[in-house]
Amino acid sequence: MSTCKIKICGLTRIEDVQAAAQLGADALGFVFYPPSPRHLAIPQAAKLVSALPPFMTSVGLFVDAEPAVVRSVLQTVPLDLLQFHGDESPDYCQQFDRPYLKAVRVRPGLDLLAYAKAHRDARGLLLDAYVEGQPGGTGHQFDWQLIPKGLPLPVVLSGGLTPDNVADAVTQVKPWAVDVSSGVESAKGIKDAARIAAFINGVRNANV
Ligand SMILES: O=C(O)c1ccccc1NCC(=O)[C@H](O)[C@H](O)COP(=O)(O)O
Repeated sequence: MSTCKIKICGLTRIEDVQAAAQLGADALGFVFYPPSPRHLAIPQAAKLVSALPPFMTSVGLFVDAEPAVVRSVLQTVPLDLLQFHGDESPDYCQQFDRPYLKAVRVRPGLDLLAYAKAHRDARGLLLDAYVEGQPGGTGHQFDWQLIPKGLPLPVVLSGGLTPDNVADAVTQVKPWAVDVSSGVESAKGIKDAARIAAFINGVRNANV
């Protein structure tokens, strides 16, 4: 049985927060990126985050946001962890004095070891698929063979994971955690409890 951690991203409804918590997710992601169909206004996000039970991590996701925007979210929404999903520099990421994940969209030619070393203050590296013009939440998978051995940060594997492929992903990549959005949805931003349950089962049944 795998003890890989599980983050479900892009929740917009209280019932989905409650279902993900009851089914055993470790972390939930909330999107603060206005072009995304999963984007949350601050009051809505505050309501969702305050419904989290103890010991469950709330993650706020930003894409090249103005620092003032991140600060204004942090004033009202009690986020445990930030996730920077754009081209943010290490200096940018560190300025909020909050633990953070750095997301990177993996494609051939990218030196992931150098990238991880540059972002060594991150709590982990979230590896996502590269899709032109779409920073994340695409439902696309990338080639896991592009992940080098010996990355100096915990890996959060993401990008096109589903209940059907997540056991293979965990078995092959052995990440610290997996992250999913589209693969557990019935429509963008609307999570499906049966798919979340099947996803979590897939992680737990991985052969590691
Ligand atoms: O979810 C979004 O709409 C989104 C928009 C812009 C940047 C990032 C976004 N999501 C980030 C996530 O952590 C997703 O879970 C990750 O990209 C994987 O998504 P998916 O392939 O749909 O599972």
